Amino acid sequence: MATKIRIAARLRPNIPGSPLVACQSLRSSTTSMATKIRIAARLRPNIPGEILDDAVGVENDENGAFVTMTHPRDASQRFKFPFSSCYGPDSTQDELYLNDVKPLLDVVLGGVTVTVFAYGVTSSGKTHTIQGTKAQPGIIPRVVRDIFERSRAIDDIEVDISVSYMEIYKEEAYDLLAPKLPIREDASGQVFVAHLSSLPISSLQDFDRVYASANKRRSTGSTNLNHSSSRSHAILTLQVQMADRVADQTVTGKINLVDLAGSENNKLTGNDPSRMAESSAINKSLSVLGQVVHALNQGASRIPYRNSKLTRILQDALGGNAVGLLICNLAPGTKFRQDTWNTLNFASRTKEIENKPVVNVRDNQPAPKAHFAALAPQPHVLPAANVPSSSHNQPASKAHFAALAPQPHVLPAANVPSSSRQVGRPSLLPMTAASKLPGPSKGRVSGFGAGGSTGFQPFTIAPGNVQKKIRSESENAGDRRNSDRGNNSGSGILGMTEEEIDERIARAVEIEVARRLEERERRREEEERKEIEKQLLEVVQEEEDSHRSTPDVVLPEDITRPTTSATCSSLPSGILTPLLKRHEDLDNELKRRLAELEQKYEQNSREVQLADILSPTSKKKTGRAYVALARAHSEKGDLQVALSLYKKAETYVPDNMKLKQRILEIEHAARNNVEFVPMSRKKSKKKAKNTHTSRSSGQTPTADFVSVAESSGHEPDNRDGDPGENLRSSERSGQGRKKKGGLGTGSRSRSRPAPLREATNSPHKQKRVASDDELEEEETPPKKQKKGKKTAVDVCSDGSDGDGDLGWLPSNMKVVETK
Ligand SMILES: Nc1ncnc2c1ncn2[C@@H]1O[C@H](COP(=O)(O)OP(=O)(O)OP(=O)(O)O)[C@@H](O)[C@H]1O
Repeated sequence: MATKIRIAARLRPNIPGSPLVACQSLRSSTTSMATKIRIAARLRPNIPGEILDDAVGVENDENGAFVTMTHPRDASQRFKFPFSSCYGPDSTQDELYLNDVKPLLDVVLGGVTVTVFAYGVTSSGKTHTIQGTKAQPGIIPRVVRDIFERSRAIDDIEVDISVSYMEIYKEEAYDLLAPKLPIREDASGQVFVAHLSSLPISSLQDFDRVYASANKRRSTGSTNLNHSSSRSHAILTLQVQMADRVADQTVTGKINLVDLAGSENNKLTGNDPSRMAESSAINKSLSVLGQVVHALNQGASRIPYRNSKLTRILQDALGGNAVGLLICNLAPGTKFRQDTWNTLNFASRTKEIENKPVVNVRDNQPAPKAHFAALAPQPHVLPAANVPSSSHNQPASKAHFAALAPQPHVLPAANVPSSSRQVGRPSLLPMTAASKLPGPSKGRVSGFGAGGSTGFQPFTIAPGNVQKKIRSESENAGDRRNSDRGNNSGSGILGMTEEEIDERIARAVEIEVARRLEERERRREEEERKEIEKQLLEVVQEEEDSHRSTPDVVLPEDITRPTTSATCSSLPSGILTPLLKRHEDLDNELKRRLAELEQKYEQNSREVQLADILSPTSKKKTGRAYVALARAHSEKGDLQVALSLYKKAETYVPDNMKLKQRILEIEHAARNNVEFVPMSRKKSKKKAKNTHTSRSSGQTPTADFVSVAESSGHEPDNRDGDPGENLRSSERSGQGRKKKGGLGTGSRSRSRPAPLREATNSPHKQKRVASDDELEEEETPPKKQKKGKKTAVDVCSDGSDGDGDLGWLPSNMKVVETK
């Protein structure tokens, strides 16, 4: 029978030096008050060799703190992004630390996990901010110094501080503190690496020593943009365990300081093939980060945390139980303005994410006897940070204390890296490794708490069950051993040494733990599946109701219902617009996609969301099919249906900026009951008029920028984030847009012709003629890529392809009208 661990939460009294207000916020966090991620933006100064210009700036006034910048493709518009705090090029390490990071130490000492992550394009100053230099120490050394100082001031409480440090390099996690991790072998002969190290430290000097040698192991390399560029995401965790002997409780706070690798534009970095492979991994994980933020903002039922190690690890800080601070590092000047734009968009979206911090408290009661998990090598790498930590009387099965705690890890032999850089620094378990465990531990299993290293017990194990398993494991092993040795009694029980027995026990526990986690995960997925089904049916129902008057239209949603499959596999021709009719191949493609989709969905018995089943190419095609249908409806003036179809399309292509723009435009038109005219259509008309300007007149992008007159006097106050207002503003400003060179649309449209358009008879085959085609174009991969550049994916911070769409304007962003 399982016994549950009783967990009590207790808010400690204010400790000397910590303002009461912080404790108050802790109190509320334990009562499930959500806190939004705080965003601090920091613009670094110019570094030697960079051209000085003011494409990006910082403003701090009575209205708040803003980053201002010109639009990457339209220098006549200047935008303002409000954040919690903004630091200009002259800001000091001290300022940022005192303002934004130091106050969080109260939260850590209150038993909450805090995650601070530095985000930005390569060379924007992330490492400088997080780590700093000897002359200008960054956040890490300051946090360590102050934690020691503060902990010395706490009376009657025993404080233990420990550190762990890991990096994610090419989608593998490496322990930076342990040159040699123990390598073990399990029953099936699989080799695994146990225990990410967590070193106790007793002074700042102690830390410096450990940290300096660990940093030598961190992967860095030289690129055109940064002679010492981080090629990995580095996560340093400082854990503070405070044992209150009087109250018989231990509170554990933690701070994760994350130096992300920078998003990279391979055209600028001049990466060679090996750097490209790193770059590809970096960009991919940052792209998933963008998708996670997007999914959280959409309230999606499935957040793709599992799609990269990085997001898995940051899970707690993104919609989880930690308090989050995102430091958004910006590089100055026109050269980086596209990256800056993407970073600011990402940050604007991130600030909408809410976390529910919890205090990590446990009773110091002895653990139930049969619980071996704390000692066992745990089969999983990363903590399931979304599992709430302890709260009063919460069932132990839900207790999760370690967001980024040093976890014991296993690694199948096949995954032990063999390259020289990895010698002595084996990767921690890749996600898939769980499936290589023997027996019931196969399959997906969520991570869990810190286990042995902290003494926390993330869940209980039924003693009877476990003991039975342990006994049978031991007996089997003993039998095998006895027969091997010809009944030689050997040492210990059943011919095994004590060490071997311990190992057997640990393994059996591990298997049982994995089985239980798997079961829990299955139950969770089942619930999610039911919820999705319910939502889908509701959508179908709603749209059916709203379309009784237009019976000739068959919505693609109908494919979610098996009963309508026959109807959907062949679309009535009436649904297609004249445009689509002209392109028979598109029509057929659309039908084929819908049929395929339906088939796949039925095959999978609706076990997962449609978007989950499809390959990336299929997702794009499906998204396009929805866009085509949406367009048909929008042209008929049926905006609501068009809107819902565009939104459907968005689930398949969440990073498509033009699609987001279209949705905002239609929402705006529908809300204000005005005629919908796609902004891009207006733009393309304008463009046609202006083809003789800009480049032909010999202006460089910088010259364009310099010609801009900033007029902050015209700012519409739109800090509440009305996208319609943003659009109106940008539309108004867009009227006067000139065609820009550099990173702008012009260059992209030349390099990315939409293949669909090739079926037209238009004399302007390669030109951007139809606004709706742009949505498709966004989905179309570049036709030709230069050889050798295929491995790396240039992505933006928000997961888009970085073409500088004007379309998606982050909420809370101000548009400064110019001219
Ligand atoms: N606030 C600052 N003041 C002075 N110098 C800075 C500042 N921020 C960054 N730098 C300098 O800019 C250069 C790039 O900074 P850094 O290495 O921190 O960038 P990064 O974002 O970590 O890059 P990557 O992602 O490639 O690792 C370094 O030489 C650094 O010293």
